[in-house]
Amino acid sequence: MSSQSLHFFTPSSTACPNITFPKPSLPAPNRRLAFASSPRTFSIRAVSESSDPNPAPPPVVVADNGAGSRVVAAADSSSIEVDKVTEAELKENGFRSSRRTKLVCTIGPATCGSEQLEALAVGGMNVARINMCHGTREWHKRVIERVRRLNEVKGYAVAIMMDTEGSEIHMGDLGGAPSAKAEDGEVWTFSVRAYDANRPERTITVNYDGFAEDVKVGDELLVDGGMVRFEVIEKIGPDVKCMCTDPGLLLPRANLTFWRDGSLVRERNAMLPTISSKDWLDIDFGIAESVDFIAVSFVKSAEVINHLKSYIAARSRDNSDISVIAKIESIDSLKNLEEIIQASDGAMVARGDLGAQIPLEQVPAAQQRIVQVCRQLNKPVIVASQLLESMIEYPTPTRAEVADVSEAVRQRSDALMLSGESAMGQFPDKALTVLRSVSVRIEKWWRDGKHHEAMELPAVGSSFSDRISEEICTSAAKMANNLEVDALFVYTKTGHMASLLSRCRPDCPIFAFTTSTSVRRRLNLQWGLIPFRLGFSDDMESNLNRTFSLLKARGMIKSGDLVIAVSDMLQSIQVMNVP
Ligand SMILES: Nc1ncnc2c1ncn2[C@@H]1O[C@H](COP(=O)(O)OP(=O)(O)OP(=O)(O)O)[C@@H](O)[C@H]1O
Ligand SMILES: CC(=O)C(=O)O
Ligand SMILES: [K+]
Ligand SMILES: [Mg+2]
Repeated sequence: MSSQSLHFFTPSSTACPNITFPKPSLPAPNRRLAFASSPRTFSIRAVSESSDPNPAPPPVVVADNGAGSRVVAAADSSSIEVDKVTEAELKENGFRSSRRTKLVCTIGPATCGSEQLEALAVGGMNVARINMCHGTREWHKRVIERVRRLNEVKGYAVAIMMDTEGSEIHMGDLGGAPSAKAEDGEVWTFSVRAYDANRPERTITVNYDGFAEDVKVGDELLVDGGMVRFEVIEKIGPDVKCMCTDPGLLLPRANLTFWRDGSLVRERNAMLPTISSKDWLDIDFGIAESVDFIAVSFVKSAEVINHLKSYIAARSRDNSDISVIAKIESIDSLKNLEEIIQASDGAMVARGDLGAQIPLEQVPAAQQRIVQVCRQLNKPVIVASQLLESMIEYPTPTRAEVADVSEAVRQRSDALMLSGESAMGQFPDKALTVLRSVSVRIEKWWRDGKHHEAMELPAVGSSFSDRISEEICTSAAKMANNLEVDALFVYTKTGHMASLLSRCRPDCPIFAFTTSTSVRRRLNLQWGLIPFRLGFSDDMESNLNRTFSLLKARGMIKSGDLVIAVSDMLQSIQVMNVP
């Protein structure tokens, strides 16, 4: 017989009279009352037969001083921490209308100052992304410091994502110019030579030494997936002469691909390592700065993810685990999609480069597939690039952009990302507002219309205990929808149970209580989760009572709210009204 079984606990005499449950016919020793003192409480638990019948010690409030050491403090209303912006949003709009889709903003020259960062935090930025393709490490370090300071001083909970450069072929900078215009019929030189100050006009440097050998006369050269196109007309040593066939704006360090007879050419550059030597230095920098996420560009296989994860595990300080996000932006990453996502802690649909590697009309189907695989494997997924591209220059989005954002929200991706719109655009705050309002609107439409999808969520855990957690979360989410509860509560040390609830995309928000600051920040990326930091014990009754009083004191919940609580210590489901 297995060591764990699902127990129906007898409702207390004060349990909700409107809900009747089958009388359990379990042997007497396993029957326990769940919260005889709290009204309208009912609990279903999977209890280990060897579980300790003695009550757990009272809860301890733990404060994390950020450097990994822990301080025990007295319980007061400040001993629960939640993002200030989410708190205000909950109080203002109520549980139902709080936003479920998370927002990532790329930080660049337009948004690197403290005031601009704070405006983004107030506007709903959950994660700040720094792109190591651009800027110096010192520049990025200052951005990280500013975000951390805002979190500490102003009570935000913005997580940091570092995105690697990767070693795909790209142009160098433009000798300091912000952009350069290529006109139809002009001949430009692409060269692997290193120029000092005297770079000839219409000359672009290329980062990949084998460039001139790999390309052939007649190849089509695409800048940024086709924003500008050239045809290779002549090769002279390290210089490749190209004629512009589709004019446009060249941006510093833009990605380059070349095509022959309608297909992407993968020559020796296919052998370039996913993580270059410069990337490893950036990763060391990210570990030293304790970033929350490292997004790996141009992932080709699960191997590189596994390698990076063990590298991080060996080097990072305990207590500050870093999540590894696989960027899906190449043909190889689509080929090995399932195993890459399985190995990663999350994925990004990096549509910018993906659209340069596969025909554009295939990108929407790829996005749909990546989002679906991520949700099935319980990994957070970010939809990125060109969501609101026109807002780099204009204060309102196009109708088509709004439709695109809506589609990503409708697919229930965990997060949406701004790139140039927030990094160097003229209207970063307005772009964020568009993402926020479209998300809230589409989520509401989906809930009100009861558009519950029939996505199959396969078992992801391997152990029996993990399977129980999954079943509990799936059932709790379903109960939450059917009973129209106000919120799901989850007490989770690692965040795993919270992500399992998030995966079900329930109608109500999920309050995720966790003891560690870094887990709390990482949960920021996941759909529908409102992460709180709170010290708690294995005694659920006391955890709940304390949480209720702390949240009531802050005006975040009120008597009578209906809540379903689950926990990864006790593997239980409890339904109750806030006393
Ligand atoms: N730290 C930075 N410093 C200067 N410009 C930046 C910075 N970060 C982003 N940008 C600008 O914003 C644009 C969009 O940012 P984004 O992060 O999407 O980069 P990208 O070059 O398109 O590459 P990737 O494929 O890695 O996303 C960049 O092309 C660049 O012009
Ligand atoms: C985000 C990114 O790297 C891309 O879209 O290519
Ligand atoms: K990058
Ligand atoms: Mg990219």
